Amino acid sequence: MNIGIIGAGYVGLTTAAVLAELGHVVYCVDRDIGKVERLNNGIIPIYEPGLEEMVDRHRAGNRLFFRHDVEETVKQNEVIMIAVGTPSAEDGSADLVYVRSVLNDIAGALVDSKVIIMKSTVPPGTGEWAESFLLEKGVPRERFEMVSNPEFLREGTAIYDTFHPDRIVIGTHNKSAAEIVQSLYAGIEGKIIVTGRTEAELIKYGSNAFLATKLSFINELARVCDVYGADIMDVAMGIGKDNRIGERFLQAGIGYGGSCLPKDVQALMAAAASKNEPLKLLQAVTEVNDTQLEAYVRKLEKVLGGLDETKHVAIWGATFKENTDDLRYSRAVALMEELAKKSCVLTAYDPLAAPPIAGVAWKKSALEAVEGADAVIIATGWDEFKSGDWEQVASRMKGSVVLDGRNVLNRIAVEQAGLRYVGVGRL
Ligand SMILES: NC(=O)c1ccc[n+]([C@@H]2O[C@H](COP(=O)([O-])OP(=O)(O)OC[C@H]3O[C@@H](n4cnc5c(N)ncnc54)[C@H](O)[C@@H]3O)[C@@H](O)[C@H]2O)c1
Ligand SMILES: O=c1ccn([C@@H]2O[C@H](COP(=O)(O)OP(=O)(O)O[C@H]3O[C@H](CO)[C@@H](O)[C@H](O)[C@H]3O)[C@@H](O)[C@H]2O)c(=O)[nH]1
Repeated sequence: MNIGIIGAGYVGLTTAAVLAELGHVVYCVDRDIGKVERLNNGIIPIYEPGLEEMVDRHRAGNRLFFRHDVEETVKQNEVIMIAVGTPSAEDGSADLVYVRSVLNDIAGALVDSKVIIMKSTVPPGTGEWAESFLLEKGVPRERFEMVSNPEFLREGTAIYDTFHPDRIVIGTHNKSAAEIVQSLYAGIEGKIIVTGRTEAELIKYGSNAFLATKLSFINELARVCDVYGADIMDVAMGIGKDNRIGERFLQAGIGYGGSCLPKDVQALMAAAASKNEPLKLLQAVTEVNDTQLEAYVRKLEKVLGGLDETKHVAIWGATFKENTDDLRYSRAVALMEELAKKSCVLTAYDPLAAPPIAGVAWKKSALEAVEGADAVIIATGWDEFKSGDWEQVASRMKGSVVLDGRNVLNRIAVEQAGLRYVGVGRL
């Protein structure tokens, strides 16, 4: 099938590469001309393991094309997928400005019948609204079917996730449109769920909100472990063994970040509030996440006997999680900003990113960053940090505190090097 994907971001690029791998011909469009040019020169704007190789192969095999003309792409393809950003507006609701602009372009180019797939994460009711929008623009009803097909990939494992989805959600009551969308994924094993459009939109928001809830729950429980001298790793393992709860997403840390969970929780809250249904649980989930970092800055302060300009803290990690270069809503960056406010001397290292932050000196290696430091904080769970040479770290540091902000280190290895291990919900 010929597919046009609008938006060459994480979702657009990954979906384009995977659909090309499944044998389709994919035209991926972005309004950012510079980005399209770079893509056509083989430069992938994001770091995602395995993506570059797949994109290169399918460009060379004439299965994957990058361009910037949305209208042309709409005219030439049977299926159109919208994968543009849906960032937070000031009030936390999803800002649909990019979706609206794409729909506007689509409306001007619908000369024959198309299936339009919404891959972007959008609030409940957006499919209905998009349909009305096109009708108001004068597009005849029989020219399009608007289908919700939310994306559940995680950054850092995007290709794997797309080939091994827990489920593929198709939101439409139109049987032939559902079959067309299903046929795009032929070759991928995963449970197909065909449901209503608004239900599909809410499955996406509900999933992210539940994951965020699970994380704030375990993070708050970690604080209880701290005051009772218990180890959250053991507690989480014991809780997670209950199959009704599950072991995944119970890793306590300095809070969740990224371009999705924080934004989608806010957007769901705003969508519910707009219908006079305020969501108290998600309000609490957000509050726990917003204060998690401070809780562990306080813990560090206690262990170090204060945090001020006399204290040198090294931070390992800048990205919102490992295996990505994405810094959106990174808790590691927020941590650096918090410590900078306290005037600490700050050095930092991340394998992929070095964002400019006032007061932070970026170093070329993890070991260089800890030179002369009183404490080192693991803010992102990169493998490189897990397998750190702790003897070397100890010999370079002035002090001895290792705050494992992601609970990913081998505590015994750290302590055997004479360092003092401090974790999240662990003494
Ligand atoms: N990043 C993820 O891991 C992830 C996972 C699942 C779902 N989502 C959702 O998917 C959507 C896209 O997320 P993303 O991270 O890929 O976004 P992104 O910001 O990385 O990329 C969006 C792209 O769309 C382009 N764009 C915007 N307006 C356009 C227009 N009018 N015409 C053509 N191109 C346009 C932008 O230039 C940009 O390159 C969001 O709704 C997000 O919530 C993201
Ligand atoms: O046990 C855990 C798991 C994750 N995190 C943190 O939670 C955040 C989000 O992690 P993750 O969900 O793996 O990353 P994303 O790539 O943002 O993926 C989420 O957001 C995407 C966009 O909507 C969805 O498609 C995915 O299903 C959903 O997991 C990161 O800061 C992680 O460090 C933890 O602290 N503990």
